[in-house]
Amino acid sequence: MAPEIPTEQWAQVIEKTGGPVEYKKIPVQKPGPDEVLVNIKYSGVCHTDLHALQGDWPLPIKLPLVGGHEGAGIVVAKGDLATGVEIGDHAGVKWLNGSCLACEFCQKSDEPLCPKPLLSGYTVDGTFQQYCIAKAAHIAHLPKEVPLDAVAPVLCAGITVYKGLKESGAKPGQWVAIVGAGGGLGSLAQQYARAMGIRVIAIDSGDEKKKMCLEQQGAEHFVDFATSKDLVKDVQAATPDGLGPHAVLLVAVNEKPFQQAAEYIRPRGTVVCIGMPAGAFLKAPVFESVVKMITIKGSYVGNRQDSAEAIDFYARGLIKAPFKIVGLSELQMVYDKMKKGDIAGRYVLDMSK
Ligand SMILES: NC(=O)c1ccc[n+]([C@@H]2O[C@H](COP(=O)([O-])OP(=O)(O)OC[C@H]3O[C@@H](n4cnc5c(N)ncnc54)[C@H](O)[C@@H]3O)[C@@H](O)[C@H]2O)c1
Ligand SMILES: [Zn+2]
Ligand SMILES: [Zn+2]
Repeated sequence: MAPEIPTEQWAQVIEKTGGPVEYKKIPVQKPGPDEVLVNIKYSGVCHTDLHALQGDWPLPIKLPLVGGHEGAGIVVAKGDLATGVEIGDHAGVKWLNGSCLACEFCQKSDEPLCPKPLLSGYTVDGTFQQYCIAKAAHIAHLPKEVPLDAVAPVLCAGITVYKGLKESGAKPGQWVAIVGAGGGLGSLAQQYARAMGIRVIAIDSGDEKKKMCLEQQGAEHFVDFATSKDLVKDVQAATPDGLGPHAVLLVAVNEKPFQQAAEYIRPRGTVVCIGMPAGAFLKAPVFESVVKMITIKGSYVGNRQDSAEAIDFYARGLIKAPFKIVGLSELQMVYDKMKKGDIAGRYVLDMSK
C-alpha cells in the first residue's frame, strides 16, 4: 500500500540571507518524472548550511530556501522514469541533488564538477523539511539496518572527508593532520582515517574537542591552535621523525590554517583544502613549496561511488562519530552555536519535532 503523503509539512525556511530561519508549514511538492520524494526522518546540519544562510559564498542561493543536505529517510513517491529505487527504500539526500549526467565530468564520474548541478539546500530546496525531492540517479542507497539518525552526517561530512583522504594519497601507516578536527567533518575524518589505517594528528581548540579527538575519534596527538606557541613546530614534532605529516586535510572555517599547512607538511606531502571560509585565499611560500615538492589541491564532496563506499564503511561498523539530536524547530540554536565554534561533532535534526 502506498504511504499517505500530506499536502503540508513543517520546514525551516530562509526568506532572506542573514536569516533568521523561519519554522513554518509549507506545501509538499510532487516529484518530477526522474525524481523521488523522500520522507526525511533526520538531517545533519553542516557548516555549509550556515554559509548558505549567511550568503557568504560567491554563489547565489535560491530564495526563499529550505536548507539542508544530510537528509536520511524513506522513499514515499517516485516519478515514472525514476529507476533503481522503490517506494519504502531507505535513502539519503546529499549536497549533489542532481547533475546533468551528460557532460564530460558526469561521464567521467566526476559529477560534483558538473557545470549544471542541483545543490540540495542551496540551489534547490533541501532536507530541513519533512518531504524532500531528489533526482533518483543521485540519491544515496541506505541499507535498512543502518540507523537513520547516525548515518545522516555521513551523507555530506562522511562522504566529503572519505573522498578527501583518498585525494590526499596518504597510505596506511602514514600521518594526516586534520585541521578543524573537532567539528562535523573533522570528527568523521578521524574515524575514516583510522579505518583506512592512516594515523591522525588532530588540530582544533578547547578541552571538550581535545578529549573527543584523543579518547573517542582515534587521534594520537592533539594540537590546540589557540594555545600552541608554535603550531608548525608542534605539528611536525607529533610525527616520529619530526618531518611532519604526509597529508593535511583542511576542514577548518578560518583562513589562517590554510596559510600554515604548507609550512608543516612533509616533503612530497599533499595539502587537501575542503573547508571554505568566506573570502579566504590560499598562500604558500614558493621556495619551500618547490624544494619540498608539495601538492596543494581542493576536494569537493564525492561522486556516487565515493558515497556508496563511505556509507559501506559506516554500515560495516567502522565509523562512530558523536552527534546530538534536537528537533527541526531548534535549527536557529544550532546555527548560533556553530557560529561560535561551539559544536563538538555534529547536530542532527529530528524532523518530527
Ligand atoms: N569541500 C567540500 O565538499 C565540503 C563539504 C562539506 C563542508 N565543507 C566545508 O567544510 C567546512 C567545515 O564544515 P563543518 O560542518 O565540519 O564545520 P564545523 O563548524 O562543524 O567545524 C569547523 C571546525 O573548525 C575549527 N576551527 C576554526 N578555526 C580553526 C583553526 N584556525 N585551526 C583549526 N581548526 C579551526 C572549529 O573549532 C570547528 O571545530 C565548512 O567551511 C564547510 O562549508 C566543504
Ligand atoms: Zn555539507
Ligand atoms: Zn554534468
